Amino acid sequence: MLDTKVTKLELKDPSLLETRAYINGAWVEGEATFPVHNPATGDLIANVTDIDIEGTRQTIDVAYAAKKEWAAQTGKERGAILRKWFDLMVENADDLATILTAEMGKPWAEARGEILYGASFIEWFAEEAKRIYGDVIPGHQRDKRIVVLKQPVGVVGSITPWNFPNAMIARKVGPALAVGCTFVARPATLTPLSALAMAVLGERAGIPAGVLNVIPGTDSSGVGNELCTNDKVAKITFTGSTRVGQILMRQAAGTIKKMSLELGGNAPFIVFDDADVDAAVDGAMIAKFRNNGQTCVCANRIYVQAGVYDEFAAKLAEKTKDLNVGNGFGDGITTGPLINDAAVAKVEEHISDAVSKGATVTMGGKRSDLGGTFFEPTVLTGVTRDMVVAKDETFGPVAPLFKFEEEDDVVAMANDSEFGLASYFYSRDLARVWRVAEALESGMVGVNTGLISTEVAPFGGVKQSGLGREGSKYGTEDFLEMKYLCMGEIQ
Ligand SMILES: NC(=O)C1=CN([C@@H]2O[C@H](COP(=O)(O)OP(=O)(O)OC[C@H]3O[C@@H](n4cnc5c(N)ncnc54)[C@H](OP(=O)(O)O)[C@@H]3O)[C@@H](O)[C@H]2O)C=CC1
Ligand SMILES: O=C(O)[C@H](O)CS(=O)(=O)O
Repeated sequence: MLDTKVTKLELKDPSLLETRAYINGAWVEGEATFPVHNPATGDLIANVTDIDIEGTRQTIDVAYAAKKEWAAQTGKERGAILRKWFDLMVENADDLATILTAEMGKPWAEARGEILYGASFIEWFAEEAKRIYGDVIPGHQRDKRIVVLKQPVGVVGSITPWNFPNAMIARKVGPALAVGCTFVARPATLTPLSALAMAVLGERAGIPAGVLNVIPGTDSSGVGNELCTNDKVAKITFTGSTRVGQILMRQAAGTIKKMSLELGGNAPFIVFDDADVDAAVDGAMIAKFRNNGQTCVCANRIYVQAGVYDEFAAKLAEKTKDLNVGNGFGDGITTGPLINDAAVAKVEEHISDAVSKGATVTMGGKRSDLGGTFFEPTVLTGVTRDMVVAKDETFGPVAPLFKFEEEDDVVAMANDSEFGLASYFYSRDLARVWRVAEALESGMVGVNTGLISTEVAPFGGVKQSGLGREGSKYGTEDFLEMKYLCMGEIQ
């Protein structure tokens, strides 16, 4: 493994590196712990308390006990606490970024960007907390009056992935707490430290005991099953693979839980003849290589119209030379390690399959000389629909270029997937922009941009990419129940 660069994290506030579980406003140290390693070096960062099924059950109980008083607070009161939490996240962004880079590997600047992105959801829902409006409906009879109330669903169980260990929790806990729900967060085993640091700041912001709980651990399936089957949990919110999302849906069916699922993707990225090719190359660099290709909205299939294919392919390969692979704490590093050996194996499998079926590697194509799980940013040309990269999400730094002739054909190819999270295309023909944007089967479409994620818009997918939306003015809906009062005898 690589030489040791990060063994003890240099933090302005070392108390943010918390290794205990946060349950009912207390820091709980269990007998069982599990190691968290730095994927860039293999260094042990910390040993973290391992909460099991029984601990999860107890945590659900305290979240259930806390929900009535938290829901009774006004939106303004809850919003003020969330606003304070946002302020503390921003003030401590450097330390939160250091913890995130250490446990997940992304370059420090990108990690700090994630911290601010995650914080933006807390800020947004601090404001939305005051705007949970109901409705007044004209009575259907002279003596009737009808009022619609919006009320918090109750206890929310949250399961999140390793690739955005701060923002994926923030995107859920923000709306949940804003509307008056209580929250049990189970972060990924690989990256619990960011979630625990968020809880340190949440406690300082004044979140009451039992409202926010963070239960790190290794028994993902056992804890997940408890969250899904415990009838004190009203809702499950999950971000991760479609495979696990399907497991959770089946488990939650027994108690008809509400489900928010942000699942897998396989985003098409289309470049038409009339596009600004240089802009399209810049967009593809972001859409493909952000977070080392480890995002659910990464461009997984790049379709380029025949007239600009060679120009685009050459310019993209040239641009990838600007990517600087290395330890995320290094100066000027743009691309960190892949999360683990399994991720490297999947990338290698996708490349070897494509090459065996006729694709050409024009850039990268193999593990980095740095060793470990570092991998060279890769561009493939001559990619065809029979290759694995056309069907499966690579979740790594591989840009497969497909050539196409006609608009109808590329839209059909783009839609030929069980996934429908994000799509991207570049065109300067306004009529084409509307035709293609309306025809693409995805929850989000980037038009002449490769970066679409923001707290102000409703993030989510269609088909097997998930259920529900996160962020935006729509983001509270999934944490609310609607109830109407029909009042009679109003003479
Ligand atoms: N739509 C979106 O916004 C996003 C989608 N994804 C998708 O997730 C995948 C990559 O992330 P990855 O972490 O590998 O995804 P996984 O689905 O494997 O894991 C996601 C989370 O689910 C937990 N988990 C795993 N198995 C179970 C189970 N049986 N019951 C309950 N929880 C379980 C994991 O815990 P543990 O880590 O402890 O095993 C982790 O916390 C890709 O497919 C990507 O597209 C990722 C991020 C965002
Ligand atoms: O892939 C993910 O985990 C995130 O949803 C990506 S994004 O929100 O930063 O686009």
